[in-house]
Amino acid sequence: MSIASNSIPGVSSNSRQTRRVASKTTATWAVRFLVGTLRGTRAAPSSTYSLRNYRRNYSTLPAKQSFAEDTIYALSTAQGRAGIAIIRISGPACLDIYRSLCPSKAPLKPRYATLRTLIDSHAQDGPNVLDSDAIVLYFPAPKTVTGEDVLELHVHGGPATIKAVLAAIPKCAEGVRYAEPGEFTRRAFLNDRLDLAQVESLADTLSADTEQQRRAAVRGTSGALGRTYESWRAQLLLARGEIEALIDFSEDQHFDEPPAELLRNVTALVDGMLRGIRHHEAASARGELLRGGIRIALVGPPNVGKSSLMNLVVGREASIVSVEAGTTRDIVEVSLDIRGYLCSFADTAGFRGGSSSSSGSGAAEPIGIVEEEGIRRAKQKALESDLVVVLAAVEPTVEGGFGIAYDEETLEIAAQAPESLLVVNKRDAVDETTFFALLEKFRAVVRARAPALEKTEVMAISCKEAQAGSSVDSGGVHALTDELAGSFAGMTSMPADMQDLLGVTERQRQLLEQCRNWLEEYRRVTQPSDQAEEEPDIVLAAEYLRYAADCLAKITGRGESGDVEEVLGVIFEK
Ligand SMILES: Nc1nc2c(ncn2[C@@H]2O[C@H](COP(=O)(O)OP(=O)(O)OP(=O)(O)O)[C@@H](O)[C@H]2O)c(=O)[nH]1
Repeated sequence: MSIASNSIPGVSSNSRQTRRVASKTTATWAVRFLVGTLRGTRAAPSSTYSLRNYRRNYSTLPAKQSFAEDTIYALSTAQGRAGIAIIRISGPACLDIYRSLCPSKAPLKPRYATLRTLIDSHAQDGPNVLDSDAIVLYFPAPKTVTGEDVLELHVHGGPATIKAVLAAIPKCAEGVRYAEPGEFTRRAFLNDRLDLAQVESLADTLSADTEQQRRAAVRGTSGALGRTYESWRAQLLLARGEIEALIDFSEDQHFDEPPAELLRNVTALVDGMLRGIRHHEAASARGELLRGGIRIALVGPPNVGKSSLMNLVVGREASIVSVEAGTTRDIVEVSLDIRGYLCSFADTAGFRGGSSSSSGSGAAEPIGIVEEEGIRRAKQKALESDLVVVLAAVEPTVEGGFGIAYDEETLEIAAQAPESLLVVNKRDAVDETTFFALLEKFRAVVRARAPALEKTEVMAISCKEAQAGSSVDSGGVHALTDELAGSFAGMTSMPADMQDLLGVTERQRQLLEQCRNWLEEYRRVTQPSDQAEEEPDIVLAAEYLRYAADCLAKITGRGESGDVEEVLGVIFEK
């Protein structure tokens, strides 16, 4: 993101006069501030100025919004036949609904499960028993999931019972309607029961298919991330308030230079925050691997068994296997769960440009246009992947012996990839002694051609043995899957005390990046280069702090960020 310097609309070093919000209170506070600073005993800014402005600008809670008076209800458990179904109701008419469904019964004790017979009192042909053994729970506002009165009906889970209870509810009171998708969560957000980061994590939790996706999503639901960003935001706004008060004061008093200690304190705060943001950004990349899936590209020369391996790993015939070299012309991509990690596994066209054999013979058939395009796509795919599996294989050589067929370019790509594995297939084609001798030669080739892969273990497999089940170790394919899972764990691991950071979503990461950019701008204008002989520009510095704080506000949906509705729309679409 590029941020032009001095580009804030209406704000520049020369516009201090127009930016003044001079007030006696401000000046009084600034005097106290300066005196405190000079004595080195400055207390927390508890002056009238600070508190009033803190409440106005920095409060973590937005003004309460007014909602529609509607009471909403929905089936909270899945559609279909089950032992129990839960219908959740939220809004002001909860108790009216209870009184209508259980007309002669005593009031409910809040948060206690109570056995009740549910009756449709408004049925055309007289009161109709809906369920004689329902459990009813009442949660009074505001400490409920939505922040409103909530009523839960646990009824028998037959489709007819569910249908009858759902049909009876809107007849019980005015303004009762079926909930829109995500409306309970939306109300929870608007009533401050969840922040935006928690809402996003909830969406991720509900859409998690694999164990690791679930683990990443659950990290964000605690609210710990939201609290961190709110605290950073409050600190930035407070720092900005201090700088602005000082601007007003120094203008009144005709000071030319900002006091060094104030800038030092704020800069220390900014530096600490920059370090924290970088940690969060790095963790987000790891969390994104868990949520979005790890992209694996399988590359190698034609006919080494890429499609065979892919089919073994995914457990079905996803890719065509043939003796004909160059069968796979395009990328065949399959999503699968490998030991709890969501992965997308891509079989690619065989590379041919740099194909050779560790015994010295090379492939030299001409490449057609379609194959060339397939190879181009394969390269692209490998470059975009998180993990590259380079496949080589034992092949007969033209001289009548055996060598390991590999492609040099795939080794180079793997050397640049974030993570890579080297695998030699068709170990069944030669006896063990010959195989280990070939493997040694191949290791020497790897050391020479791709020194970065020197420490990467070379795994030996036989897709043929794995398919036939003729080998106790499944042709080494299970060990390869273990190795893949080990790599995934390494790519996504976080220290125990930083596990919550895995909950940082891509949207949040982008906002953190913007926040970091503004903080770096702050550093730039407060530490101008010596050659330029510039003064620190504290007017710009204060504005940059505000912009940084705005980015944090957008993460939690608090403050005055205007795009909360837009973000909620995107989240609830899911
Ligand atoms: N002996 C032996 N043959 C194998 C093994 N794995 C695969 N093959 C055979 O090698 C040939 C090529 O296999 P594929 O899986 O199509 O190879 P590929 O790398 O996808 O080939 P392209 O699509 O041409 O890039 C087929 O005849 C397979 O049966 C193995 O472990 N041992």
